[in-house]
Amino acid sequence: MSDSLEKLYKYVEDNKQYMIDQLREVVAIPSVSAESGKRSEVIRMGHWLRDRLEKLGAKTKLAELGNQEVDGKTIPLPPIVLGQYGSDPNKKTITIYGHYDVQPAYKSDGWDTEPFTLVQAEDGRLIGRGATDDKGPVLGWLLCLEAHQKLGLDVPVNLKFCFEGMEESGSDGLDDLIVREADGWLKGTDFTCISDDNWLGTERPCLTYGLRGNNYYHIEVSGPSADLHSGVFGGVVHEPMTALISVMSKLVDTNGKILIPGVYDQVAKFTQEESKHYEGLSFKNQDLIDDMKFDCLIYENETDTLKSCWRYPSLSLHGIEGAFYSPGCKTVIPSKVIGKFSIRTVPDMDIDTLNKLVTGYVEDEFKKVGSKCSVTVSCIHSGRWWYSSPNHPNFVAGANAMTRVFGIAPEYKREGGSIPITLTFEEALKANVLILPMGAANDSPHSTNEKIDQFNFLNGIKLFGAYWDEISKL
Ligand SMILES: NCC(=O)N[C@@H](Cc1c[nH]cn1)C(=O)O
Ligand SMILES: [Zn+2]
Ligand SMILES: [Zn+2]
Repeated sequence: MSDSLEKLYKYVEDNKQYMIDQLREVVAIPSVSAESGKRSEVIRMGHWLRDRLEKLGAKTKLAELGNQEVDGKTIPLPPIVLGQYGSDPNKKTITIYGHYDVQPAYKSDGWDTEPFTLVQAEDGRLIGRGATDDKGPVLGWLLCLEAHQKLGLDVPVNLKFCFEGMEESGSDGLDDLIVREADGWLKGTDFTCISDDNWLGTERPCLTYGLRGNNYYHIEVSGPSADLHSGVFGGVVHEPMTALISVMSKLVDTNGKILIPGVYDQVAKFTQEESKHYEGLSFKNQDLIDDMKFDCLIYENETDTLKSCWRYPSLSLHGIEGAFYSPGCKTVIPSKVIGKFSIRTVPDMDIDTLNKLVTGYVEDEFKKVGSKCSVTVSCIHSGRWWYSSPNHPNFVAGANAMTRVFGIAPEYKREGGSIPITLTFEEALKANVLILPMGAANDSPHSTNEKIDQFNFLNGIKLFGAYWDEISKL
């Protein structure tokens, strides 16, 4: 191992409590992009990152993206935080992307502890919203840079940072910004790296070479001008909720099969070559069952589970706005309801074609219901799928770095989730993108009791340093 890396590894171990306390500080900022009332916190988090980058000697820019309309209110979009550290023409340049917004979280959702107060558990878990998705990794890059400086080590690459605050809510404005900055702030990028994902298991590190996309839809069904008394109007009127539930029940069956005709026609055929990618993986169905503490898996064997998650589309029903969901019994007929669902997309699905299929199908099914209520279907946001080759030098650098830090070569996986901006980075910067996960498979991103293990967080910081070193040798 090189002297510099040895020093870095020791520094991380010697300063682990400081690094965990830094994570505590960022988790404490409830930067939830999906809740308009928390927008100022998202912006505060963006400013925190900008200030931190400046303290580290990086040049920074806050790219403002204008406003957003939410529920009839105009609120500012959080800025993209751009940073640049080093501009040595003899060094390779890496653009690092991450997001500083998080999913909503309330203790009442079922958390064991306050979601925005980091808890350092005895078993090594660092529990808090954003710990793994994506504050731990974003902070990890900065801590790695800081460690180099404190140790007086040369940073062997030039770094560009691009941190957004709307990833969990459709990445508004980011596509345009990257295209705009491809010849500006992000010019000269040789490689892009994203650490916004988790390992396939809990023991072995992995690299990710594919992501699903996501199209998010609303079905709005409107009826009378105000909510109605079900004793007076029940059985007398066409109810918006009845029509909506009827339509939503026709989108997907209980085994996860999407019922919208034509959707599977766009999916790339499974090849013999591809089947090799499913061999020898550490994944076990039982890991998911343990994670969920419940067995509701559709497939009996591991390959079918992974194929379904990685290379086939899925449709999930998320909720109904306007529906009564509180405890107790309310006897009201809601006047307007909005059904929410999303479709995870895969190669070779096309967003516009999918939108046409979905809209046409929902409208046809709504007609069949024969309701006097009205319906509108809209695609609220969409992010493209991404599929890459794990043989690219960027992946080789990532694999070597993982082997050096963990003493074991990584496995290769695709991801059922989405990082909507990945393909845009690849196309606009004309540079390969590596997804370098930090957290373990059981971190529960988006769920209750989200955590990152101290082991993954600290070794992740070492990994980032090893990756810079590997890139510098290319
Ligand atoms: N860590 C990546 C992640 O959680 N991505 C989100 C992004 C998204 C897609 N549609 C809405 N948000 C995910 O849900 O996969
Ligand atoms: Zn994320
Ligand atoms: Zn997320």
